[in-house]
Amino acid sequence: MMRRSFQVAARLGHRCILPRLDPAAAFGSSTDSLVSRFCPVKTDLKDYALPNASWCPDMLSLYQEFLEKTKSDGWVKLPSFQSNRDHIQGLKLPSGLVAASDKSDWRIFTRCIQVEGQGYEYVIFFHPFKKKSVCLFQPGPYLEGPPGFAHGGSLAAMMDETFSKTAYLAGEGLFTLNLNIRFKNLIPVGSLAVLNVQVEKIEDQKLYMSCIAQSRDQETVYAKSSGVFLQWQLEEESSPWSL
Ligand SMILES: CCCCCCCCCCCCCCCC(=O)SCCNC(=O)CCNC(=O)[C@H](O)C(C)(C)COP(=O)(O)OP(=O)(O)OC[C@H]1O[C@@H](n2cnc3c(N)ncnc32)[C@H](O)[C@@H]1OP(=O)(O)O
Repeated sequence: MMRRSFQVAARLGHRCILPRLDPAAAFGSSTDSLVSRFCPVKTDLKDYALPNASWCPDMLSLYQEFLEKTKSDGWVKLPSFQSNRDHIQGLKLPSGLVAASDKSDWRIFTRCIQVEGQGYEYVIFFHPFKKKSVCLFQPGPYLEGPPGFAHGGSLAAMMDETFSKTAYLAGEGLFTLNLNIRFKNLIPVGSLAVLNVQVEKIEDQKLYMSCIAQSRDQETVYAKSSGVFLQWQLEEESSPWSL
């Protein structure tokens, strides 16, 4: 894989030496250490994954249920900052994967609509030992596809984001390689969809995950998906590799 990674760097026009990924050591960060680093109990950053007036009763009550589970059942509520740059402060993408841009108002796609209740309202709970996540997702009216229902791409993005945070904490899965979705029922805008994500296996520096999006009572399955993420280490900002 390193050979092709180098090609990626070359394609991006950067002459650099990508850090060698030693499969044995490269991903030695345990899930617990990743959780303690990336899920700070205290932060000055705004956490967008907190209840607000737009949350429907189902979303609020299931949020409280999972908050209780963080006290005794090993679940962790993930913070959700405006940008992944905020999440990975002090770290950066592997050398060679740098996009020059003069933009500055960076946002994770699922945090790009910041008017409460209009876009993505969601919160992700992660279980380090079980390597699974639950995302409570309430699509707002700006995410409409069919009138009154969520756009399929908005659910795909929510699944990709839940896969991404799960993959990183479960095994430093960094980039989405594959995302396959089977849409089975429409999600009414403003209602709660519960996304259950499970890491199925970690093999050849890839994490294979599955997701089922359904109503809270599990009577309606909205969609099923699978995702493959490539393990790749973030680098310290002051990495000796960067030229
Ligand atoms: C609160 C907690 C916070 C925690 C902290 C968060 C951190 C948060 C970090 C920020 C990051 C976020 C990111 C979000 C998730 C995106 O949204 S990522 C964006 C969507 N994904 C992309 O655009 C990826 C595009 N792909 C690429 O750029 C290149 O494939 C890569 C990923 C750089 C790898 O390139 P490469 O080095 O040339 O690797 P390549 O040899 O092509 O493939 C590597 C391996 O994967 C395999 N592979 C390649 N494609 C596929 C495929 N489609 N299916 C299966 N296998 C494949 C290859 O076969 C190869 O495996 P082996 O043959 O070696 O066994």
